[in-house]
Amino acid sequence: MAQRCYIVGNWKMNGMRSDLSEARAIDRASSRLPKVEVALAPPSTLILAMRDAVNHIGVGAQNCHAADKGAHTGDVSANMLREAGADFVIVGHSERRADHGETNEDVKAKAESAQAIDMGVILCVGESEAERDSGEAEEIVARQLAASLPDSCARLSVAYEPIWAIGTGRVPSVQDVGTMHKWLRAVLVDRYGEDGREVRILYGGSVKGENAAELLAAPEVGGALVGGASLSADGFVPIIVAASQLDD
Ligand SMILES: O=C[C@H](O)COP(=O)(O)O
Repeated sequence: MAQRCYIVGNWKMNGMRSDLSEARAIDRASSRLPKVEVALAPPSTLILAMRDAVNHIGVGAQNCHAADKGAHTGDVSANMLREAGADFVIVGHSERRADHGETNEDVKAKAESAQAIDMGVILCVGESEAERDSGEAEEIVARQLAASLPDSCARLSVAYEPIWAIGTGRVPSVQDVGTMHKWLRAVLVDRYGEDGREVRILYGGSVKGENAAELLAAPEVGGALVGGASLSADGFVPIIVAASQLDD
């Protein structure tokens, strides 16, 4: 059976309890658009409250530590996030790779710690502007993905997010998105065999209601990872609607 389009909102370091009204509105809209799988990843402080506030959408975390527990001040394990109500975790976002020096090996270990307790994983990869300008973005991102992949593709999604497109309003051409996603599909099939065809590859980077339909229709695009536009129902619901109108 074909998988549903997967639209995930990453709230990054945004969101207080008063913002749960947006999550509720997104949840209500999603209940009327069952063709689309929708999820939000709020800051960890809001996971429990958001889980209680919504009924139709997934709730996830934006990062986890690779260990189950231990002397890691300020960190949170996948187990803890699951107990708080997270069903999946985003790993390897470029902001974490940049702000916290996370390596491909770290990302792989985090993904495996979540999979070990049957949580979903969204593994992010993407090139910098200089890497795009070098003309070798596909080779670079394919290598990054190959080095970050967990041993199993259970409940795995990949998000392709060109760093230069995040929060900038700039997006790659639909053709460039399709070309990159085909490269990433090849990496997944090389690693996991036919199971690699079932891994959804999301596009992320300045997705809005206005450009969602064409980006989601590009080859091998199985959904979107959305930052800024996911913070409000007014921004996010049009993206979900666009996904619901894609041809089967
Ligand atoms: O995780 C989401 C991405 O970094 C995209 O963020 P953006 O939609 O604000 O460009």
